[in-house]
Amino acid sequence: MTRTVPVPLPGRAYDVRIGPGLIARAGGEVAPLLGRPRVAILTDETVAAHWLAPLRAALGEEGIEAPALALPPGEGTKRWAMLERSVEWLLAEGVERDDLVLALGGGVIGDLAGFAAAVLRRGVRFVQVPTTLLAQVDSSVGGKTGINSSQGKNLVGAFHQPSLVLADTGTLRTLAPRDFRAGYGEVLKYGLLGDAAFFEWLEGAGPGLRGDGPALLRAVERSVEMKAHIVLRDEREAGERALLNLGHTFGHALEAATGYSDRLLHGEGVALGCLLAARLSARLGLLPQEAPSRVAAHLGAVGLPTRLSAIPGALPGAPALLELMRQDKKVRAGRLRFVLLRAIGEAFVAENVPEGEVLSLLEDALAE
Ligand SMILES: NC(=O)c1ccc[n+]([C@@H]2O[C@H](COP(=O)([O-])OP(=O)(O)OC[C@H]3O[C@@H](n4cnc5c(N)ncnc54)[C@H](O)[C@@H]3O)[C@@H](O)[C@H]2O)c1
Ligand SMILES: O=C(O)C(=O)C[C@@H](O)[C@H](O)[C@H](O)COP(=O)(O)O
Ligand SMILES: [Zn+2]
Repeated sequence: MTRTVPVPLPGRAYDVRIGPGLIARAGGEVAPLLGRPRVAILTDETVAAHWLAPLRAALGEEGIEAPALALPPGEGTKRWAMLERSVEWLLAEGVERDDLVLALGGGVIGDLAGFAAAVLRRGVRFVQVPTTLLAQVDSSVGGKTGINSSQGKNLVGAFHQPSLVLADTGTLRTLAPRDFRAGYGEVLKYGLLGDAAFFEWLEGAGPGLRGDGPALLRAVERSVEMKAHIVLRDEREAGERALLNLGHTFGHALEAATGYSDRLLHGEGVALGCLLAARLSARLGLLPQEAPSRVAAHLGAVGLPTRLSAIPGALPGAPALLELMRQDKKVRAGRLRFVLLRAIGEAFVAENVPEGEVLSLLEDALAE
């Protein structure tokens, strides 16, 4: 039942293993990477309560010692203070240059632990053990690591590829339904950006994905395959990798506007952002007019938000949201760039999108 997607980057090739029961086999998977039988685990308190003991038991079977630091759960943990805490803990644990850091958790822990590993002693290796749908389909692969700044999302970080990814799909059974749905926002992103047949398949399989092991495996594997394919050609986001940012220019601004709180989860912001990107594409005459309704129908079918009014509490106005978008890493020479759609399954990076169109799109969306 385990699938392996290779990520053969020159000099730092690694495998992404996907399937149930991988945590129970973690000792055997990790042991060949170790110089001495020791890994340092970074996780969050919620994940630790469910999965730290089984992971440690599996590592223990191979004689691997595994001290752990459990941080508070949630997006608020992706910040300077937690990076400092993690790095100081790793140093106090005596983690050496040839040791391994293991990230056990969702995208928050993966991004933070990966960044801590990137800067610790100028770079130690790390393994991703993603435990959310979002982390299994997206954040554990491709080497983007980092934290948020008070100026915006993921503004401080490093490209640092993991040495191995163990995506145990069995861990998703303890995930809260809302977190599962949010992770699905990144899954549908893959269909929209580059695989119309996958999107069409998701329209059928998406609503029942959680209870369907083979379909879940296919969704994770296809997403990882697509991501690996893009990252291999453009690791540092000089071009094509920006397509993985579909929905994120809007989504990240909404996350900033809601204070990185549980008013809006990252995957929910991405889902809303994909819908807004589809609408912007249609407004600019680049995408057939009926396509955004198809995206909205699918979001609704899987229980993801389709309107900004689904976000609890007040949102700033359209000009303030546009200002938040200016921190986007795709900005060049002060100009926003958007990932737009030509068709469902075909994204591209658009330069010179008239800001007036973006403002009026946001005004309409805020009024819905
Ligand atoms: N580096 C990348 O390429 C990349 C890609 C996509 C997203 N991200 C980042 O990922 C983050 C979002 O990740 P996320 O959605 O996984 O959020 P998360 O890490 O906050 O996890 C969501 C919640 O689920 C809980 N949880 C995790 N695994 C669990 C399990 N198996 N059982 C029960 N509870 C569990 C966590 O404690 C948390 O409360 C954002 O910061 C986003 O920017 C990074
Ligand atoms: O891997 C990538 O590249 C992505 O863009 C994946 C995104 O889902 C992810 O949220 C990423 O962290 C966004 O990167 P950012 O540089 O736009 O903050
Ligand atoms: Zn994302």
